[in-house]
Amino acid sequence: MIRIENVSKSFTLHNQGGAVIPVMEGASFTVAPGECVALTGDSGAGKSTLMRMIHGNYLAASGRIIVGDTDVARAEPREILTLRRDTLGYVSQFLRVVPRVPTRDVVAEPLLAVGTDRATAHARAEELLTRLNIPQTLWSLSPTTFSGGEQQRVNIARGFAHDFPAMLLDEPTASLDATNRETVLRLIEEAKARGTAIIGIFHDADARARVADREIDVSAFTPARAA
Ligand SMILES: Nc1ncnc2c1ncn2[C@@H]1O[C@H](COP(=O)(O)OP(=O)(O)OP(=O)(O)O)[C@@H](O)[C@H]1O
Repeated sequence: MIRIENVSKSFTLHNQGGAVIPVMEGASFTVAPGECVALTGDSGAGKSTLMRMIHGNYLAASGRIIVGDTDVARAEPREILTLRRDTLGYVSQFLRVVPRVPTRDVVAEPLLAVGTDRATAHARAEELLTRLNIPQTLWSLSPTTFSGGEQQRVNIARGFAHDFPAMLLDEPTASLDATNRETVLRLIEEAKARGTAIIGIFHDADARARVADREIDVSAFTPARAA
């Protein structure tokens, strides 16, 4: 479902004399449907950079990033938007809130975007909000004023609303209490059981051990530093 082939990346620091910093070289691995791969490696190894390249935020310098039938490394912006709507979900660490949109609609929006009827989309949104312990009194309010933890749970509900064939998870259990952490781990297990291919960063070692089938240490793709 996801195939990374010989991907490399460097950053050009335009504000520092155009210095070019190679950060990744020869990254290659695949993720099958129903499989969860955890990215590991020390801070600065390139985990987030790799996730951003797969999501199409950062452009790979070379190589192929195949998600479904799209090569993200070569896709037009329009194709990336279609990929993100239909195929590739992304649960970031923080909710990007559009002001004045009620929580129920924030969560239902990815379903409405793929043509799900309103009643079904809202029912699924309400089921997820209930499972993630967001009180019903908050569903018709915008999450702008919610606590950090509430916003994080709304973000997770939104991320899992549509059954994406592929998902990227960036620290999905970070700073959740035990009950909500358990719910998120179950959502991940349910997505895997439906055949979703998942790539995640999990600093929570117990969560990683439970949901990840394999670990990929991205330091293996860090270019040798010049002495
Ligand atoms: N936009 C950028 N411009 C320049 N350098 C960058 C940029 N983004 C990342 N880097 C560099 O790329 C390398 C990899 O960073 P990245 O954030 O991917 O690491 P990470 O493994 O996710 O680390 P952490 O676990 O601390 O989040 C680092 O050396 C970082 O300084």
